Amino acid sequence: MASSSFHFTADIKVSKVLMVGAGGIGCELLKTLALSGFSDIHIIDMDTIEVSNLNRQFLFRQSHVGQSKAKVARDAVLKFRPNISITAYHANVKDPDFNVDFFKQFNVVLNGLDNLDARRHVNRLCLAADVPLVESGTTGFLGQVTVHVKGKTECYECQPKPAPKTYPVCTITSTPSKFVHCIVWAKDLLFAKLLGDKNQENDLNVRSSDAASSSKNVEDVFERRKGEEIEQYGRKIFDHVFGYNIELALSNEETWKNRNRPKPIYSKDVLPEELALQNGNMDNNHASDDGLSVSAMASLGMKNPQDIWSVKENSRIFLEALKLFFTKREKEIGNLSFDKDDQLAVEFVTAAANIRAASFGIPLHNLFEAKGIAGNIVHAVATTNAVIAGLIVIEAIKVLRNDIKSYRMTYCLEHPSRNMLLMPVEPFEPNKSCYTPLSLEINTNRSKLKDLVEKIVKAKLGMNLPLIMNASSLLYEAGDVEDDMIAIYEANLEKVLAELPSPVTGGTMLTVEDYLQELKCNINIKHRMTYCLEHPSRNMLLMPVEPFEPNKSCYTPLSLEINTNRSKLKDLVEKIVKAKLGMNLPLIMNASSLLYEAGDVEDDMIAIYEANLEKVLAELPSPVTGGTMLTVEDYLQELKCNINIKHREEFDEEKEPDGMVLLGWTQPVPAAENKNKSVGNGASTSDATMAAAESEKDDEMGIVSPLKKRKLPDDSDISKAAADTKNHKQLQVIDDEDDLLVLEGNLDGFKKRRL
Ligand SMILES: Nc1ncnc2c1ncn2[C@@H]1O[C@H](COP(=O)(O)OP(=O)(O)OP(=O)(O)O)[C@@H](O)[C@H]1O
Ligand SMILES: [Zn+2]
Repeated sequence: MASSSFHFTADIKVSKVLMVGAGGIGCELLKTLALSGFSDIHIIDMDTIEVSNLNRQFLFRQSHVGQSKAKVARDAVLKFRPNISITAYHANVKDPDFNVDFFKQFNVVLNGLDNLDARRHVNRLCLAADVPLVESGTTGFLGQVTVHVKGKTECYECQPKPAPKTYPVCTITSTPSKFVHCIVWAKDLLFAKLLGDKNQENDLNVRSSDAASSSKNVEDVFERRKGEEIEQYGRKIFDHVFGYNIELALSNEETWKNRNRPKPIYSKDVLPEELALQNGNMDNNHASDDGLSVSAMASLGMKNPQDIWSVKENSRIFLEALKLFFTKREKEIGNLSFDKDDQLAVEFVTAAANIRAASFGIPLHNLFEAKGIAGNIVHAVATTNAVIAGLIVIEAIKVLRNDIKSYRMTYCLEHPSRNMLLMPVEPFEPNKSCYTPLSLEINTNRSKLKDLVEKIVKAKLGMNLPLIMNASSLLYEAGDVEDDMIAIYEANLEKVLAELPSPVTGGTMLTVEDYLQELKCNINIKHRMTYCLEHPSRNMLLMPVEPFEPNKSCYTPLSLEINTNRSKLKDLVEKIVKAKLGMNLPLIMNASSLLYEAGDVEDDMIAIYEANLEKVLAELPSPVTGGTMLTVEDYLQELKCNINIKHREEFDEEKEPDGMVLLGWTQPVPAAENKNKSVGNGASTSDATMAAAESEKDDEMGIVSPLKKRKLPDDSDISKAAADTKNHKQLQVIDDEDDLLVLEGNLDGFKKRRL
């Protein structure tokens, strides 16, 4: 990132910015960036231009309708700034191509998005890539711009966000639980289907299951037949959506296991025929021919918008409103979209929402309330977008200058507060308990999805039924999965990460979830091939290493099958740690708690460790059970490894006399090389590094560290270590410091083969 010593305009000229979203805010932002001197701008937007965008997304013209927003915006700005570079991506920012590495190339990311999901995604990528984010949003006259710099200010997700105003489709179409769900259904599905664009497909189109056999049912219920009485048509719609569709939904028992079953409502039950005929005396409707003043309430003599109507009254309004649309406003049918200022539309939607609410046992609402809920669409204001875009650029410049003290969250208000319409607020500190993505170092060319699922997602993250996504593409899902997907997921499990349909490579951000346990996290994949050194080796601080072939005699992660309810710590120490791993003075830890330490131990600990040795594993102070990862070390020998405990009930006394089986371990092979490698030979750093690199070669998952070899000490460290350890029991066999040095060197070769 540019440092604060850069000249102001130089910061802008040399920086590379990513803009996500080229809609209302995005168009303004791109123009302002270009005019402020930014000259390397990348834009991602997944949408094409719609007619409704033209009033405020001023880079677009009528002739562009249907074309990529990102590309048209780029071309429009290049017309007046031909010498800058603008790169456009007509794509979803959630595409795997836009991974952590992609984000890392930018000095700052600027969001002009319109949904929470994409904003969160960008926030996480920015955190993972450590790139500052300037986030924004507008609704009508309101707007805000916020700055998110990892470790310095709160991220976009540090504060919980209010529930979004969109609802899962299935809640709206099948399982409403709140009145607002019924309103959304009435407005966005029913009203739109009946009076808006006829051709839209939506879930209201469910036909009877015998549709295939009965030609009568094949016809669109929503189509008014030639000569069909409007009253009859209305009742047909009524019965279909409030009766038949509910009946159909009820037939899926699974849905209602833990929910109240809705009850179907048919028009004849609420509105007996004769009553219906009295319905809608059009002469009572004193409305003029001005469409917007036609009213079903007026026509039925209902005046108070704050009265809650009964189901019967709602049904009358429903049929009457429909009738009025078809008689008084016929020309508009097919082109209507819900408008909260359209009285008849509000009446229709209120009535339909109430009937649905009654069916689902949700309290009914009056027209006044329903209008408030239904009208919660705030029209975009071009000026607000322009103001916000300007503020984004101001914050972006501060970010590029690293001017942390000046960062501001700015809120654009509708009414002045303390005489200000733009209210600046100092950013908050990051929230420590907020989302930070996990990082996984893994060899993506060698490890399979299966390894990741078993060793990390299940064993480490504790997910039982994980779902794994690479950006928007699903790689794996456990549990209730459709038949045709099972085969795909099984095949994926066997694939190497980099060869998955949506490849997982360095820079990929995976999303891992377990719905049942409500666990969710992101994992930032780092392909492990390059080692970062403390001192240059071959003039390099970053040492790239080709992935190694597996080496049987070296550093394989260990697993121990053992009956944790029967075997004692003593058994593990004697039969595995000492006998197999060759540790003389082992130290055993379960996560951060020390279970045992041999050697020079404080008196009061001796008793505790002795007691632990006699305890069954599962009954230790920090219980060792299936899934536990033990860390075992022998400080003197510089041996360290992790043992993955797998609980097993039975062992074959003949074949498995230890009553436990150590996996991933092979009998030591005699040293053939490296035995002359001595410390302090001038090449110690690179040797140590290569040894470390080699030691990690089978440790393909960096989260698990099966064997970590300590860095070999340099000369001065060795004499210090020698002094420190001179009194140690094990070293009493070596009574001379020179021997110790040689032994250290030889130990190196020895140890490398031991595990
Ligand atoms: N995941 C995403 N990837 C890329 N672009 C996105 C993503 N989500 C939203 N966008 C883009 O963000 C922009 C938001 O712009 P805006 O809020 O003006 O919405 P709009 O769809 O253009 O207008 P409106 O919704 O008001 O009709 C849109 O152009 C949209 O395509
Ligand atoms: Zn955060």
